[in-house]
Amino acid sequence: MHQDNEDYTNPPEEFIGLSDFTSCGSDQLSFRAGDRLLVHTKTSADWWWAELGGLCGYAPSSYLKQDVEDSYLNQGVKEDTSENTSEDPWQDEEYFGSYGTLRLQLEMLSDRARTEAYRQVILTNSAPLKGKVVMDLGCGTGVISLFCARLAQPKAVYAVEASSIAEHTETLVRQNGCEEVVTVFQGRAEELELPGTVDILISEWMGNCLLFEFMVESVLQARDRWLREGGMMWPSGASLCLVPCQALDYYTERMVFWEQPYGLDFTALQSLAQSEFFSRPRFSHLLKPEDCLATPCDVITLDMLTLHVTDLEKLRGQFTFIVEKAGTFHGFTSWFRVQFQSLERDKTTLELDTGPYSEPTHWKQTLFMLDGPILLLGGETVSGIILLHRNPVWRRHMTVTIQWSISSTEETGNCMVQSKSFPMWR
Ligand SMILES: N=C(N)NCC[C@H]1O[C@@H](n2cnc3c(N)ncnc32)[C@H](O)[C@@H]1O
Repeated sequence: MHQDNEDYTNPPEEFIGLSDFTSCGSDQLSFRAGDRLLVHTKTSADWWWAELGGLCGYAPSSYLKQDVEDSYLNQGVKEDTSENTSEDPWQDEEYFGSYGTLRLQLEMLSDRARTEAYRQVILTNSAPLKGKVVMDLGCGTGVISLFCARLAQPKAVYAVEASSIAEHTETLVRQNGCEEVVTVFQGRAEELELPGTVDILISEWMGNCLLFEFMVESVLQARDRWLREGGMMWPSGASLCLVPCQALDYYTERMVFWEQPYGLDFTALQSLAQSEFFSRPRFSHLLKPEDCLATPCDVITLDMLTLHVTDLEKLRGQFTFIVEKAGTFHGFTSWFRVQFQSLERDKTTLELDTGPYSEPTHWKQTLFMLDGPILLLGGETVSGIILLHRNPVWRRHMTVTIQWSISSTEETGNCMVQSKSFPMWR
């Protein structure tokens, strides 16, 4: 934290804190919802240099909103703001618009590991599915609902889909002779009226880094409203996994590249490269098993029967990795696993693992790059915490903060704690 009375060139702008923010590093500024901060410099898209009560530090821009009322007052302009529609914090138009295209539906359907995992769940539970009522939330083209109707004998399947693809799903249900069992409901699950409660709520809701898109909130709300007492959630559980890793190819192509392109020295661009390429997570990163520097671990585990929507605001996990081989620590990679508990007691739980040791899926993995590589000899301990802070304004987004320290057997002194926050994406 800095005490700073430096005179700034541009007049500061007043912003309001939309949610509490607790500093995760010495140069960040803590504030509470409703605090009025003076933003002196918008140093980057995500972090602004601000002042509050004589203290200065970096504040996350996604936690700040200009007080429209005040800004109009300052300019002496009093426009009628009634026609100003504030952007939808769920960005549903853009979100469901994208799922109305075949491109995304094709990507998910073409993901054999993903789709086959759900087919196996239905197949192995076909006997106990007989006579049951199933809700398929976010059914898309209805593939899971059709698996239910074709591979088992449920009493009814409610196929719920908010995007325009639902208009075609009806046709697919008829063309596959499932119209007696499967009913398509077009609309948001939170707003629909269903004929009644369900025995099983099945959904493929997982996003990058497990939670991005936060469709999981819709699943929990549907659970609380439509799943009968003792009903089954599929997936029944979910785990976020993490590992310290090498990422030499990515580091070389995005950072080393500037050292001598065509014999020229472009190293002056490397700080910009770090900000542009390493300040956010990298989706669809394919981690090679040999680039894992330790045994991966589950850092966050969710029980889909007991998880509450409010738990999603802030999720925290701990980790301790023993570095198993010498290598370069470029960053952390995350992925998820989801479990499908059997409908029959003491039968095996099935699992979809999207990690580097399993068949690749369309999610691949998510890479969090450190600001700079760290050489490791092997034998060190990398320990710390991971925080998933849901964006208080943009409800499908979150910021992932990783705090870590590296200690080695030789080094007895207290090791320095590092911290880095990655907006995903706002
Ligand atoms: N990350 C994912 N698995 N995304 C799958 C999302 C699928 O579920 C649909 N979907 C997402 N949220 C909802 C909701 N609240 N209600 C109905 N359909 C939804 C979306 O249109 C898409 O077809």
